[in-house]
Amino acid sequence: MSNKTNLKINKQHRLRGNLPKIGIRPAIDGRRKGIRESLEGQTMGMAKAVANFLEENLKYPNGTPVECVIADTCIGGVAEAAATAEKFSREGVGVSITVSPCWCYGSETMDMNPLIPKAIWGFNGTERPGAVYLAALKAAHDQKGLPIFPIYGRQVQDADDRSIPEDVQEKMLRFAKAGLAVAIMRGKSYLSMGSVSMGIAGSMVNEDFFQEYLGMRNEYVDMSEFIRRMEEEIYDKAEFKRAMKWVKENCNEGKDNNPPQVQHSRETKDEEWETVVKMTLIARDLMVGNPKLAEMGYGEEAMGHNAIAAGFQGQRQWTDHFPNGDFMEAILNSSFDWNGLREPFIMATENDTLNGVSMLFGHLLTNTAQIFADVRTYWSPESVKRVTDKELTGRAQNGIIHLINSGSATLDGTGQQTKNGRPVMKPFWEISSEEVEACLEATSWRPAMLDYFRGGGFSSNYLTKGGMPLTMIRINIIKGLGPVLQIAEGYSVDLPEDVHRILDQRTDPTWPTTWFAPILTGKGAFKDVYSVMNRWGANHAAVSYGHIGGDLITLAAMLRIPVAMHNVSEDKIFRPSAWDGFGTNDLEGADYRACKTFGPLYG
Ligand SMILES: C[C@H](O)[C@@H](O)[C@@H](O)C(=O)CO
Ligand SMILES: [Mn+2]
Repeated sequence: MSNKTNLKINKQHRLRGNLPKIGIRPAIDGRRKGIRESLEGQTMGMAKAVANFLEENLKYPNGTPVECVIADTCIGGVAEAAATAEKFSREGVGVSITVSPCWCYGSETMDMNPLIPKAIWGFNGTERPGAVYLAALKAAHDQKGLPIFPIYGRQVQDADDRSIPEDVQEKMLRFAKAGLAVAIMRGKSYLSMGSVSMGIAGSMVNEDFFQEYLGMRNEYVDMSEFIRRMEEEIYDKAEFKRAMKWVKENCNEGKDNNPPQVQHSRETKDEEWETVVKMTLIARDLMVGNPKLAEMGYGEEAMGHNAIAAGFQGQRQWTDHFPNGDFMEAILNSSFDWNGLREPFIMATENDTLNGVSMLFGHLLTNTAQIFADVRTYWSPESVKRVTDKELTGRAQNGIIHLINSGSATLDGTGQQTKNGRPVMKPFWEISSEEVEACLEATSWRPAMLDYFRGGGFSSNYLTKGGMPLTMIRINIIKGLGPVLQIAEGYSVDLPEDVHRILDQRTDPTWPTTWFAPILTGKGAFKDVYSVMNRWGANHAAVSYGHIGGDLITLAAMLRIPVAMHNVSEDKIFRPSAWDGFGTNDLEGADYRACKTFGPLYG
C-alpha cells in the first residue's frame, strides 16, 4: 500500500436515523386444511431467496450490505398483513416486495402504506395461479391509487424451482435501488450555503418540490457563516493540519493563466490554500455535523443540518472577495480526501438545487461520485473541422458536447479508476490507493481566472478519459407542470490531443473537461447531438457513471416526476402497472398523465 494516500475506508453512516430496509412479504392462499399448508415452504422459500439475492447484490451508499426483513409468517389475510405492516414499521422498512407462487386474496393481503414503494413478484408457474394473484393485486393497487411494480418472469418455472430468473432479477434490482433511493432521501435536508447565484433559476429554492416530491426539507445558511467559523476557529484544528499536509503532498498546483501583472503572490496563494481547505471542513461540518466541535464547546455546530445534499452559491458575493469554492466542491464530491476513502458528499456549484438533486439521484442509484458540469458547447463535426482541420471519428463522429465547469466535478471523473482495463467510476469501497493517487495525479489545481473570480482560489483541471459509459441528467421545473427529468445516455470520448487543446483553449482551460457523445436514436431529441444540446433545459447537468437511465425512469415514476426526454431502450423501462392504464402506445404521454393523476408522493 502506498504511503502517500491514506486507504482507510469509512463506512459509517453519517446522517440521522437508520438506513431503510427492504421488507419481503410472502403472500399465500389462506385456506387451511390442505392448500395453505402445501404452499408454506415454497412461498417462504421465495421470500428467503429474494432476501438473499438482494442482500448479496445491493449495498447502501455507505458500503454496507442492504438489509432485508421478512414477514414473521406468510400473509394469508388481513390479520397477517397488519402484523407485517407493524413489523415493517418497527424495523424501519422503506421498500416492500410481495412474493407469491399462488392465488391469494388481493386487497386482503396488500401493502397499504402509501409512502412505501411496492413491487410484487408473481411466480410464473402453472401448478398454482401466482400470476393470477399478481394480476389481481395489480388491479387492487391500481384501483386504490397505490402504484405497484409488477414482476412477472418471462419463462415458466417448475413448482420446485427456487431460482430467481435473470429477467426477474433485473427488474427486482431496478425496483429495489430506486425504492431505497426514495426511502433514503426522505426526511433529509438540502442545505443551501448562500442563496441565488447570478440569477440561476436552479438556485432559487423551490421548497414545494423538495417537500412534496422528495419528502425533504430545506435548510439555509448565509455564506457569512464560513467567515465566522474561520475567524473564530470553529473547525477541527488537528484535522486542518492533517488536511494541509495531505494537500501539499497530493494536490498539484497548476500553471497560473492570469496575466502576470495581476497574478496573486505566492504568499497570497498560500493563504488561499489554507482558506479553501478550511472551507471544505466547514462545509462538511455544516452538512453532517462533527462530534469534534462538541468537544470544543460548540454543541450546536456539532449537530450539522442532516444534509444529504448541499449547494454553495459562491458567485458572486463570495467569490468577488474570497477564494472560490472549487476545491471544496470538488473534494467533497470525490470519494476520498485526507481521511481516506469515504462516501462522496453531494455538493452543487452555484447552489443549483435542481442539479444537486439530479446528482443525488445518480449517487443513490449507483453509490458513486457525480460530475457537476456546465453544458457549454455543442461542437458539430463541421465546426470542429473548421477550427482544427480534423475530422471527428468513432463515437465522436456525430459531434460532441463540451461539459466543463468551475466547481463541483468530482475527481473520480478523471476516469483514472479501472475495471477490466477500462476507465470507470467505482463506489468508494472498491477504489484502491493507487487509483486515488492516479485521480489526484491527473488533476492540477489551477489558480482561478481572476476576471471571473476576484478572490482567487484553485480550480480542478482535468480531462475525463474517453470510453466511460455515462448518463447525463437534469431536473427542470416548469411552471404549471412541476418537475420533469431529462436523461441522455452516452459516452465520454477521447479526442486527439491537438483537437482537445484547440477546443479547450477557446473556453477556460483551467477547468475540468468531459467530452460527451450522447447515444443517438435518430428520433426526437436524440435525432442528432445538436438536438440533445438544443433541448437541454438548463445550463447544468449531473453526470453519473454507467447507463442508468432505466433506474432513473423507475425512480422518477416512484416520485411522480415525468421524464421529458430520454434515449433508454424500451426493454429497460419499468414503471408501475397503473401507468399502462394511461396508454401503452405513447409511453411518454402516459407517464405525464399518470404522474399528474397520482401527484407528488408527499403532496
Ligand atoms: C465563471 C462563470 O461565471 C461560470 O461559473 C458561469 O458561466 C456558470 O457556470 C454558469 O452556470
Ligand atoms: Mn455553472
